[in-house]
Amino acid sequence: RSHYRKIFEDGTCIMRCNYYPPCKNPDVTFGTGPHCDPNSITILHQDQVGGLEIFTAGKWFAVPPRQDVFAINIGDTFMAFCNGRYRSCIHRSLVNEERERRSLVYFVSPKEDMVVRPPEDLVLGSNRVYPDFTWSSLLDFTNNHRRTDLQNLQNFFPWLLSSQPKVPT
Ligand SMILES: O=C(O)CCC(=O)C(=O)O
Ligand SMILES: [Fe+2]
Repeated sequence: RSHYRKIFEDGTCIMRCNYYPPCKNPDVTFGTGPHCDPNSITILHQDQVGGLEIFTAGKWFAVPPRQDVFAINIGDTFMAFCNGRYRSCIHRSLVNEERERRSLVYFVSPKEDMVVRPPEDLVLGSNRVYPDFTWSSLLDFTNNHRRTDLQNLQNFFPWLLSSQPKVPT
């Protein structure tokens, strides 16, 4: 626990307010398309309209809106911090034909230059699932090179390796 507490000291958290106007074609339109959050942990509150869905066991499930509930979501960076033990969750949000919808999302992230690496006692006896990377490089990837989707990490590592300056031998 102290390891994880240290990781988020001086972190670079951001809050996003999402606004989804009513949409006449909710069957063919997403508010937010299916994606995994690239950051570490997401704390989300949605209004009473509802629309957040998560994908698990091969199906989409609605997260019922409740005023007194925050949805806590694991993102890709936390999945790497815990060597894949907890998985980031694919989610999306639907739009509503009649009503506008709002959600408030707090993205918890470490400092940008933090090297994302699981604590050694979590890796003991097993292999590292992901190589080291910095949060800023994953942020650069998802902001500037490829829109965040279901396969963030799978697409990120080949990009990271190919974009690293080659060390002359
Ligand atoms: O509006 C929602 O319920 C989901 C928003 C979301 O997934 C995001 O902002 O990353
Ligand atoms: Fe999200």
